[in-house]
Amino acid sequence: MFRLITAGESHGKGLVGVLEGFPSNVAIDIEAINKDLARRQKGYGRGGRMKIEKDQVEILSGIRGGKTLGSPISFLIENKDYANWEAYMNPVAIEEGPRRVTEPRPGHADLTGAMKYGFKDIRNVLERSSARETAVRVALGSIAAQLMKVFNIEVVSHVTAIGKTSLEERIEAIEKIKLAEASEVRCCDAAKETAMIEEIKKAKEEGDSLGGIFEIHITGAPAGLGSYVQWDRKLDAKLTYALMGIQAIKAVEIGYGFENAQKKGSLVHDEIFFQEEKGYYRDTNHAGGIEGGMSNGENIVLRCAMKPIPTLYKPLRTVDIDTKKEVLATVERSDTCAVPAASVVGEMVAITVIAQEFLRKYGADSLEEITKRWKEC
Ligand SMILES: Cc1cc2nc3c(=O)[nH]c(=O)nc-3n(C[C@H](O)[C@H](O)[C@H](O)COP(=O)(O)O)c2cc1C
Ligand SMILES: C=C(O[C@@H]1CC(C(=O)O)=C[C@@H](OP(=O)(O)O)[C@H]1O)C(=O)O
Repeated sequence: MFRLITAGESHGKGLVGVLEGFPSNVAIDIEAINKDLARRQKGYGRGGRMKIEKDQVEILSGIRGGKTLGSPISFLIENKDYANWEAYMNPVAIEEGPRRVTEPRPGHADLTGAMKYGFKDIRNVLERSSARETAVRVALGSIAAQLMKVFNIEVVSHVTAIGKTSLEERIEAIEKIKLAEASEVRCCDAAKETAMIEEIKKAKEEGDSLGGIFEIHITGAPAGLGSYVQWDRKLDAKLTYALMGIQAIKAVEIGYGFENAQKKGSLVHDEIFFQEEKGYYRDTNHAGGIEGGMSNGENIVLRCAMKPIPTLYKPLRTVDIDTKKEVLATVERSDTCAVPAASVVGEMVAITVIAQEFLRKYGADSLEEITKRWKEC
């Protein structure tokens, strides 16, 4: 089992990730990590920051000659925007910054963060609460994904709703999603994609913002990841915990979670079949591949709801933390909609959990040992 830690402020020098306890001898393709980082930067509705950044990892430790060493893997992702913020974000030489931020944005961490940590400048909160941090989780997840690919476990995601425009069709064919990867909002239906883009354009013109829904599919996960024996070992609990840890994600559904709640059991539970060549299988997957806190061998299907972006160009009312008078919330620069980006983050966060649970089941020090255990089971 490995653990992760992220560090870094949004406009500081850069972001740092550490992956500790990852097995040795796993081949890591740095360009594949950079590709995942680039995917997180795409999607219609992102703000000006994405034109400044070109996220890439600089590996600092734990990989030699393209393979993991078993020692902590650490890396840096540079913030190119730091050049524009150095005078204010430099950890040593503090200049008088642009004016302090004192108008907390409803929906962001601003007010409660400043109260909790005793700040008079909300910048101290927004720098770390920012979803800029998700770049590190994507890079960490991309490393985990490369390990999972060795065992034919893969992850994809797609956007199913932007604001009110939703894609009713559930995507079962993974290949279809892969083809759609190049698309801007990573939605498989061209007409719906256009409607989604229009919806974002309209929100932007109105100084408003949008949220939406994305769906994650994990294929190839063996039965038995997670466990029913203790509440905090359940795979569904671990996945939802990790996904809820993504900024602005406010609900996570496993399989047809909410829809199932409105149906009779006979229409919900996936009947079990057996064939010599296939082993146990189901013809339906309403459970989303998890029963009793364990993967059951079917595709794992997760759906995440993202709230609308809190920073509005037409700001909401708030209270100035200096004067306690009514003012409009601060706005410097913002995304209008970041559901496609969050979808990539969701993928990488989910595959990280799967890799952790995979290693808990088959884990050992080196890739060779893991492969041996995996083949034996
Ligand atoms: C990929 C991504 C990009 C985001 N971009 C912005 C943004 O540009 N402006 C903003 O106010 N919030 C943005 N958010 C959402 C905030 O980070 C988030 O709402 C805030 O940290 C408060 O946390 P909470 O929504 O989880 O309560 C983004 C979230 C994600 C996942
Ligand atoms: C920097 C990223 O997203 C940022 C997330 C974010 C927020 O409040 O969460 C606010 C914006 O920051 P800025 O004001 O610097 O443009 C986004 O751009 C990123 O995703 O890499």
